[in-house]
Amino acid sequence: MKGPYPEIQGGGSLILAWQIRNKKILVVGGGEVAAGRIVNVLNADANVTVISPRAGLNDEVAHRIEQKQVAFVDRKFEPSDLDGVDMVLTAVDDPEASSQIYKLCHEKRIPANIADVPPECDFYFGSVHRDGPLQIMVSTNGNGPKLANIVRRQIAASLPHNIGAAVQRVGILRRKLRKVAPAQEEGPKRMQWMSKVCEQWTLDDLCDMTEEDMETLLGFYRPGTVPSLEQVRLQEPDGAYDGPFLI
Ligand SMILES: C[C@@]1(CC(=O)O)c2cc3[nH]c(cc4nc(cc5[nH]c(cc(n2)[C@H]1CCC(=O)O)[C@@](C)(CC(=O)O)[C@@H]5CCC(=O)O)C(CC(=O)O)=C4CCC(=O)O)c(CCC(=O)O)c3CC(=O)O
Ligand SMILES: NC(=O)C1=CN([C@@H]2O[C@H](COP(=O)(O)OP(=O)(O)OC[C@H]3O[C@@H](n4cnc5c(N)ncnc54)[C@H](O)[C@@H]3O)[C@@H](O)[C@H]2O)C=CC1
Repeated sequence: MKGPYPEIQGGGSLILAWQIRNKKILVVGGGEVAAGRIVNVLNADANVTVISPRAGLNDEVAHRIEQKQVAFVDRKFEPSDLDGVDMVLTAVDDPEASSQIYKLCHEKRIPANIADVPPECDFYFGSVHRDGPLQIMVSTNGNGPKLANIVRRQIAASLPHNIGAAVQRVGILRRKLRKVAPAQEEGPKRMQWMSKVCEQWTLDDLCDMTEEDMETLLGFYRPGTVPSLEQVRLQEPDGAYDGPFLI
């Protein structure tokens, strides 16, 4: 197929879902902004160390330390803190310290977010809605962080209540499908069938889908058809089915 191709609109950010599970993340500072950063990276299963004099900790950060959700170093930042670190987030009320940390990270090619200094950020945070495995991030690319918050809440309010649960059930079904049809060459067929299930079933159907329903549904993968949830349940002898019977 020839064009039309998407028009390029420069000036944006590359929005990614960065995988930081078990990566070493250094948070410099222990105030309110640091507390927000810590929530973001812990939600992505990172291995987090906080550097700040204890006297500067806010209640939330002190709680994370007490609960051993993060490691803690009770002093100001020192350059050796960067050894072996994968990402740095600073949130300190000392612009000189911020600048020094940024320069060191830049030299060592460690990606960094320097709160309060957008030009010294390799990446910005955004306003994130989370519902189970579903995440939606809004960025205004530095123009209006509070507006990002307002847009994010508006989007969240317009979502179906069960969207996160539906995404979670689909994830289980997809992993089972990969076991039933693991071959590389099956990629196009697998993707087409999975797309059809997502299009033809309602979110409620996807949420209600039991493990037994999944096994039955996967029986339709070979012929490449997608039955309704009702049809799936009619095939199950011990019937999770409790709706009207249709032939
Ligand atoms: C560039 C960026 C770099 C980064 O921090 O990564 C940045 C920079 C700055 N923010 C400042 C101020 C505020 N930041 C917030 C809130 C958030 N800020 C976030 C991200 C970002 N902030 C990145 C751009 C993201 C984007 O543009 O979309 C959010 C989305 C995510 C998060 O921080 O986790 C989070 C909302 C999370 C949520 O609600 O879910 C509020 C509102 C509040 O606190 O309620 C205010 C006050 C009101 C206002 O200014 O809008 C100032 C000081 C300006 C000054 O001095 O006047 C600077 C520095 C500057 O602009 O120079
Ligand atoms: N998203 C953003 O970019 C935003 C940035 N800010 C800015 O971010 C900075 C931090 O804000 P808050 O958390 O509210 O400040 P805060 O005053 O509550 O916390 C500052 C923290 O930095 C620590 N600290 C200071 N010097 C340090 C050093 N050399 N090494 C290690 N820790 C050190 C202190 O102990 C304290 O825990 C401020 O400059 C603020 O203006 C504020 C709002 C939003």
